[in-house]
Amino acid sequence: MDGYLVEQIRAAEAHVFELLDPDVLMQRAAAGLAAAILRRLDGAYGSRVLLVVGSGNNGGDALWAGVRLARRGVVVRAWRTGAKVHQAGWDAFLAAGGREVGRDQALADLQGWDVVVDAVAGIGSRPGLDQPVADFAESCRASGVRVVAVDLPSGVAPEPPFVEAPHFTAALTVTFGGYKLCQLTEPGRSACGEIELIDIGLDLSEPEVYQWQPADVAAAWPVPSSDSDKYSRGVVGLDTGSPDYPGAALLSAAGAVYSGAGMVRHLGPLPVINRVLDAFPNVVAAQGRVQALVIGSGWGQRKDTKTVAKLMAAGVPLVIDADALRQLPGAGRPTALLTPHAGELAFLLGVERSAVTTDPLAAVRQAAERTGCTVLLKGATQYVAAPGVHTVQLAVPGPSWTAQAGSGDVLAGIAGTLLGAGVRTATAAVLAASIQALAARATPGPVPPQQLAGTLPTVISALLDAEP
Ligand SMILES: NC(=O)C1=CN([C@@H]2O[C@H](COP(=O)(O)OP(=O)(O)OC[C@H]3O[C@@H](n4cnc5c(N)ncnc54)[C@H](O)[C@@H]3O)[C@@H](O)[C@H]2O)[C@@H](O)CC1
Repeated sequence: MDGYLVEQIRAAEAHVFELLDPDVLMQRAAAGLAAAILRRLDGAYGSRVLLVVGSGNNGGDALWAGVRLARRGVVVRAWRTGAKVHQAGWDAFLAAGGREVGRDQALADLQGWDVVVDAVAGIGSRPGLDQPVADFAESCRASGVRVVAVDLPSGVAPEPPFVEAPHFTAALTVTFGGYKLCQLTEPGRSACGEIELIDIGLDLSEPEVYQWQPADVAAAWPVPSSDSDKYSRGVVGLDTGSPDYPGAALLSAAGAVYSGAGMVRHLGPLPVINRVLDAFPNVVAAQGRVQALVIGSGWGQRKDTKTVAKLMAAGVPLVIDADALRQLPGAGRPTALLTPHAGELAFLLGVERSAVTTDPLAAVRQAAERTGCTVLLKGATQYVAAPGVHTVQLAVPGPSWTAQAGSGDVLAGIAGTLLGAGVRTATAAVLAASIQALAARATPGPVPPQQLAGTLPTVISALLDAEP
């Protein structure tokens, strides 16, 4: 799933307008919207649909969809929220038997609508809603009436910067031409509900983001072959944990072991290694060659501050997590993966945390360019940026239960296994974040990270067995 900026959508639309009547795209959008609504109605005839119509073309889409619904016997009413309305759409709507209602009637009948269509604004949406509309949107949310958003839920900004403001919350968003960034990334994604993309014939350029699907993860996951051995599958070194934070060593080992490393060497301090070996007798303590190295998880304050610079200068693929992020040298390389959360990324960039959370896409790109490393920004949406690569990749999303201490340590271990198996750095980052999200989807709830890590083998095999 590719995600685009508004300016890319508008440029593609302008290109079509050079060839076709401008009305053609709106009719394609309206036809797709009407069909999506009809599929969700329990019979068209006599069903009741309310259109909440703003002043732009987004409202026009809804009105023309209303025409199609009215012709199928649906009772369609429209509340005009602005001073203006798409005039041709409005005239056709009235001619097809649609009728105007005021805000009070729209609200009084709330439980009586089978669908409320939010067409206040689409890609022209500024964040937030005027008070009467905001109150209506909140009443819809509280009542549980089915809201279908046209292109995007009004009040949500189509792309970053994201600000907190009143908006509609939809059960379904019917979007046109291409996905917008707010549909693929939080906080907008949760407001969209299910998303249906209608092809209106736009020819779009290089996407801003690529959203991975479970089938993509299955296709890219490294699977051993008949001639594989522990060395060819990849030896992962873990220099993780410390006497103060031994748990991080255990959790990174769990991530590496349960995601399928050929061999795991633990290279941390001695008392920590012993605890790891007690829990995972398959882990090796002896020094030796590794195909990837995970560092930083649970280090605490290490006295030696040169470790990261030395390892960066060596060629081995690296996962640089947690405390090691504070020791980054000036020059990095794309085969080193940084795994910050928003606070750590803010530290790396020397900005406030809020600058990262309002525009995570810009922040993760900036971090990749500035450090020269591949960057996985962890959080509700997980972004992967690589230096010199425009499109940012988004991991498969999962429930927020993984927002807990220890999840990052497991994730670092999984990423280490994938790098050790020879997977490209950015792909390894997306796969690691995605498989953890898929594990949390499969076992939702307050599951501790060590237990969730233990489900990885089942989740991976189910994914590989699934039909594409
Ligand atoms: N450009 C085109 O030809 C096409 C556009 N389409 C539809 O048109 C939309 C874009 O149309 P427009 O460029 O007219 O812009 P919109 O209709 O998305 O929004 C602009 C209008 O809404 C008002 N507005 C913006 N934010 C608001 C808010 N938060 N609360 C209340 N009012 C708000 C603005 O004052 C302006 O009048 C798309 O999202 C899509 O739904 C589709 O018909 C496909 C073709």
